[in-house]
Amino acid sequence: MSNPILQARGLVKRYGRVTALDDCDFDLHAGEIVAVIGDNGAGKSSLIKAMSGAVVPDAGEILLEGKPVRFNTPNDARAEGIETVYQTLAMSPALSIADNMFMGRELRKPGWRGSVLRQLDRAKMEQVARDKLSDLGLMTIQNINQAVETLSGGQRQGVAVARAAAFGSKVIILDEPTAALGVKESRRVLELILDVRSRGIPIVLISHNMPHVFEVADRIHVHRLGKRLCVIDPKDYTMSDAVAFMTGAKDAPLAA
Ligand SMILES: Nc1ncnc2c1ncn2[C@@H]1O[C@H](COP(=O)(O)OP(=O)(O)OP(=O)(O)O)[C@@H](O)[C@H]1O
Repeated sequence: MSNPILQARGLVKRYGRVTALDDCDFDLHAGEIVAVIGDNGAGKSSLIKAMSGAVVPDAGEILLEGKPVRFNTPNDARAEGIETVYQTLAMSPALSIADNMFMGRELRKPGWRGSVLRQLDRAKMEQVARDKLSDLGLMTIQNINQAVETLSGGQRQGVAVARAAAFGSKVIILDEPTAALGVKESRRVLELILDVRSRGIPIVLISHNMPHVFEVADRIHVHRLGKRLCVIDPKDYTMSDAVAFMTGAKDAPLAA
């Protein structure tokens, strides 16, 4: 297998007396989708928050393309090309799709109008937003200036994934992207995830939905009691095996 793009080694995160991450490892390789599964409270969110800069681990290290990195804020991780889409989509409902896509990294007009007057380059932002959405087959959205609050749940998730794909040059982390969606909308988002992978961006997918995990993941990281219990290939195990490993009902397979 290729060298990992993103790795975590020995991560520890404590909240008071609770140990959310307990010497946790993680690996993501080029071109793959790794699903992270685990029981409630197993520490999955803590793991992705550490890798996306939303929490600072107490110990351990994170390596991006083999180099140790230290993220104190989500912006640090973004600056390195790691984009995270949280379940509670960080969007401003009243703003347009284009504005949401560029929130926090607006494009300015060239020359003094941008640098001195700080004028936004709306036309450019709209063009890039339109290109990104149509690249990902999301142009059922008619109008890029439509407010995000007028979109369906699946379309909003689509915009969030498109935003991540537009800026996440190295890794995209998706936290329960289908949790709030209906069957049809989930399907569209799963296709979008596969599409992003086919563009060469590896993905970390947290999900409680076993059929979705088994449908798209190349490997499954099973998280239990704050650490990686095992990594399985979905082709070799059933969904009930995976659930049995994550709940402790069955012993995890030994690492190859
Ligand atoms: N900010 C916090 N303050 C205190 N305890 C926390 C905090 N965040 C997480 N924890 C605790 O750390 C442990 C791991 O939580 P985490 O959210 O990482 O698990 P999870 O696997 O993502 O759970 P779920 O599937 O329910 O979202 C839990 O016991 C949780 O209560």
